[in-house]
Amino acid sequence: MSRNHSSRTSARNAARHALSRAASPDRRVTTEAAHDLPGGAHELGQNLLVDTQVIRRVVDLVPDADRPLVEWAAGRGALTLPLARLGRPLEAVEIDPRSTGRLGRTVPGNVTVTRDDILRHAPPSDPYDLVCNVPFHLTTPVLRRLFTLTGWQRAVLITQWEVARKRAAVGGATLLTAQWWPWFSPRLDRRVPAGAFRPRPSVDAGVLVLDRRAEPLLPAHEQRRYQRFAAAVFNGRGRGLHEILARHGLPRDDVRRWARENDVRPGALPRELDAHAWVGAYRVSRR
Ligand SMILES: C[S@@+](CC[C@H](N)C(=O)[O-])C[C@H]1O[C@@H](n2cnc3c(N)ncnc32)[C@H](O)[C@@H]1O
Repeated sequence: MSRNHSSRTSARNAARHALSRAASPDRRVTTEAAHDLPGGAHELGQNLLVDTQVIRRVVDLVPDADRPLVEWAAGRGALTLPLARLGRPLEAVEIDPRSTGRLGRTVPGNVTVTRDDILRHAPPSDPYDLVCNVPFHLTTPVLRRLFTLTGWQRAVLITQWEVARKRAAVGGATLLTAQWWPWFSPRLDRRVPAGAFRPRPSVDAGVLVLDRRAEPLLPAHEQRRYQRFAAAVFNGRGRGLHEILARHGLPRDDVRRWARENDVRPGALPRELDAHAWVGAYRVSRR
């Protein structure tokens, strides 16, 4: 980690500690925003991880890199404490003061516990890795938020099984995945049975790994235009991609060449495309 980075981090932490001294009896707990008691365990999606194999797997998926970690939705620390043993600066964010109070008393010195809403928490802009056992009711807003944040390099997420599959484009991609694919690569790591949590949720979960591409398939300034294109094609009318793209104004010969190069059959649907095929189609549209 650069000196610059560590001095910024310690400045940030110092500010947080100052806040925490005012707000909490435990010096490691920082309150970023004044929340009332936020709700019951069910409302907060408090399905806590209890399966040690899954916990170990999540920790193993954190890349071996010299950068801080952020954990969203830390709960009572099922992941926080094993992550802390990696010895990297770790900020654990949780909204429930009952959990942050408890966590603040047990974490080692490299961990800062922040009481905040993960939909508003401002993580570092410098590179870091993120872990989150996502409260199920917040899955889509958390994913949307993640894609707009610039600092994280890898996000290891636990989500509902169907969401993890869809976001990793297993059995077909969603529009959200297609729209961010040039900048992130998603991967489904494994299924996590409902019995790995207490209380037990009604559905299984999955471990989803998102990596920021070191070399994006498109430059950042093309993002909006590309995302509009992806939405128009995804929701476009036609019996398959050839027809949809032709209706979108792409020359038929170019579409045929693109389809050959990307192994796309004429009747294929937008959800069947991979990241390279999406970018290829977008490039044809820009010619
Ligand atoms: C699925 S549990 C995960 C807890 C812990 N990481 C684990 O794996 O056992 C989700 C956690 O997110 C917390 N939470 C719910 N909504 C939140 C929000 N908006 N901001 C921060 N934490 C939230 C809940 O209180 C709960 O502790």
